[in-house]
Amino acid sequence: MFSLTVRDHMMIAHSLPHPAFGPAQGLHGATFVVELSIRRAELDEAGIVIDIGEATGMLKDALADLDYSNLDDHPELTGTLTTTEHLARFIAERIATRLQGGPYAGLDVTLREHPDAWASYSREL
Ligand SMILES: Nc1nc2c(c(=O)[nH]1)N=C([C@H](O)[C@H](O)COP(=O)(O)OP(=O)(O)OP(=O)(O)O)CN2
Repeated sequence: MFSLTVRDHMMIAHSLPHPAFGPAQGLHGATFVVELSIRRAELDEAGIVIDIGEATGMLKDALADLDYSNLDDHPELTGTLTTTEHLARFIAERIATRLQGGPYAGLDVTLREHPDAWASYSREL
């Protein structure tokens, strides 16, 4: 299995109103580094999984309305605790809708909350 990975980042505000969290229950900011990996069993005739520019554009599109926003106000995230894990799945599902029906086997989205902590969501296509 081959994979191709691209990276971007987003600056967001959000709160995590659950007793599992401490100060993060209140509104605070975070910058997430977001990585997208696209998997494919066989390369195309150009010898690639997907063009890097195309993958970078897909990731940028998926982050566009999240970047510089307050996720507490995002209509598609109402009622969702916007943990790193949930955000990884949310972004992955957005990109999956664009990749479905193509030659790809799956994708993985990883959000790095800081250099020592990250969460991922993986799904098949
Ligand atoms: N599995 C996850 N754990 C935590 C997440 C997450 O998204 N997934 N997020 C946070 C907070 O966003 C932040 O990193 C820390 O918030 P804080 O209020 O300080 O949370 P804690 O009190 O639980 O802090 P500790 O890191 O446990 O000291 C936290 N965890």
